[in-house]
Amino acid sequence: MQTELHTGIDLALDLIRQPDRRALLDCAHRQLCEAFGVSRSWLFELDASGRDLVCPALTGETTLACDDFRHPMAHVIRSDAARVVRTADRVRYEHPVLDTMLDALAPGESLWLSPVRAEQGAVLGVLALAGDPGSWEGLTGQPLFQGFLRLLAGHWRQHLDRHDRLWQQRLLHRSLAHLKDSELDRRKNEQLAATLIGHSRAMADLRSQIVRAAGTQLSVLIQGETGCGKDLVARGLHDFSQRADGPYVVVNCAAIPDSLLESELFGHTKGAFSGADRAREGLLAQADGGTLFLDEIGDMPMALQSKLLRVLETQRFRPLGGQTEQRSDFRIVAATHQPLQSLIRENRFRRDLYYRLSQFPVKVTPLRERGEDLEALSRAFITAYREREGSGPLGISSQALRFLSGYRFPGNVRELRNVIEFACIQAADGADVQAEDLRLDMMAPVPGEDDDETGEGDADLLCPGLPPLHEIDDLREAARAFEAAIISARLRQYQGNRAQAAESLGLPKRTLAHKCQKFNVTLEAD
Ligand SMILES: Nc1ncnc2c1ncn2[C@@H]1O[C@H](COP(=O)(O)OP(=O)(O)OP(=O)(O)O)[C@@H](O)[C@H]1O
Repeated sequence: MQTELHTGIDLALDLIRQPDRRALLDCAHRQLCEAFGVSRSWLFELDASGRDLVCPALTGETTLACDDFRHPMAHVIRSDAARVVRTADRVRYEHPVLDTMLDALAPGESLWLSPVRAEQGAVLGVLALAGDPGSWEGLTGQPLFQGFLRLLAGHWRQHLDRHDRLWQQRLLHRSLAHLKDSELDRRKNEQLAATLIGHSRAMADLRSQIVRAAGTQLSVLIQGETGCGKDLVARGLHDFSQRADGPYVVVNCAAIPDSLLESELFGHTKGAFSGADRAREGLLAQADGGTLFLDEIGDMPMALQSKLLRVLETQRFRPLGGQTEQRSDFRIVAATHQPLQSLIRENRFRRDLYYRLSQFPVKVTPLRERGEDLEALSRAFITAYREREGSGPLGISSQALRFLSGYRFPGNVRELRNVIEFACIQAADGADVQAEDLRLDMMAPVPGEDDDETGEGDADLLCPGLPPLHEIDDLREAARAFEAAIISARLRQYQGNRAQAAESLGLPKRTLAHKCQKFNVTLEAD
């Protein structure tokens, strides 16, 4: 009895001296082997969710689900009772963690599994012992063992509570950091809204995506129709990234002849080919530390696509005629208005390159699908005009805006900017741009340019710039727009020949000239 008391006090002192949970559990393992004669022990701890058990020694980073009855620990938790598992029981269960435990048993040994409870009744986990005690009840029924278990559970609970407080503090820190990040992102979004204008949901989403993508090193593929703002998106990705102070190198793959594109990108040594009278650094090298923007990537020749893929994977390249490889650390952003998926099907674009480029895909919505942006964009272009020219209109009338909203803008924002800039020239200084200032013939789609194959836009093709019929609230204005659209289309049909256009419309030439002046329709013969 004396010895037992002595041993008990030693064990207790040893346990309560441990500074943290890990040390406490290690100490418990030690004592179980040394004082109670078990050959091995494991402690499975219930995680904060209460749904999983973790035993770093056995599961590493992974967890054991409490409702996965392929392992006996789940049965112990559910039944809240101890159980013995022998090697022969392996067939009843089917779990790699149990297999590992059973494999560790010496011949004749078995496992004793028991829930561990704190005094308040909360289950903390499962204790697993391996050994050959003859009878597990004999060992685990001892008062010393039970006292040890109670002390272990009590201290385990205390360390968990302390850990919980730390955990809560850490969570608080994390949420504060998150709040700070969100505030930073909000400010970046605001800054971006000054160049990438538009109040629509689509534009707000686009700006958030840019800010998010800019914070990563992922390759970004920007897809969208011509003139919808892909260049601006690429610039934003660079400006808001950590590489903002590095170079921003733009390559328009469609603008450079195939034969020159490779040497433009890779550079060349002196004498690498006829005409290479001096060495030239390529754009890949120039982009080191910054962003390489490959515009119109769909136009890149197949052979060069393979070489580009290799560069992206190794960040290494060899200039034409060069013997040694160079390294360049750039972030790639690519853009295209072409449907790359179709190009892949037609074997004109490499699938592997597509996947490599589109680690972060970004789609820019065409202007016709975000009519809410027309006003902000128009006003921004008018302001820019005024600032540049020193005079011009101050705003735009609601009729003119309605006028614009009836048009499909196949050339997207670029087309809108041209229309507004021209209207600024027509409008009176200090006044608002009026519907009649919008030169309709500039807005008529060139055949083949409008990629709408649904026929939905037919009304607009007949009369560009005219608002939908149910929205017309000024008949005189609408009639003028209609007349102007017909005259404009007819003039285009006759390449600006007013005599032919007038004749085809049953008008005297002078009347047509008068209407052209009134409606600002000015398409002349070449
Ligand atoms: N959201 C926007 N806010 C302000 N300006 C815009 C916006 N979108 C586009 N623009 C302007 O429209 C014009 C065309 O934009 P941009 O060159 O970025 O289009 P793109 O999609 O790259 O065209 P392309 O396919 O022809 O290369 C530019 O003058 C650009 O500044």
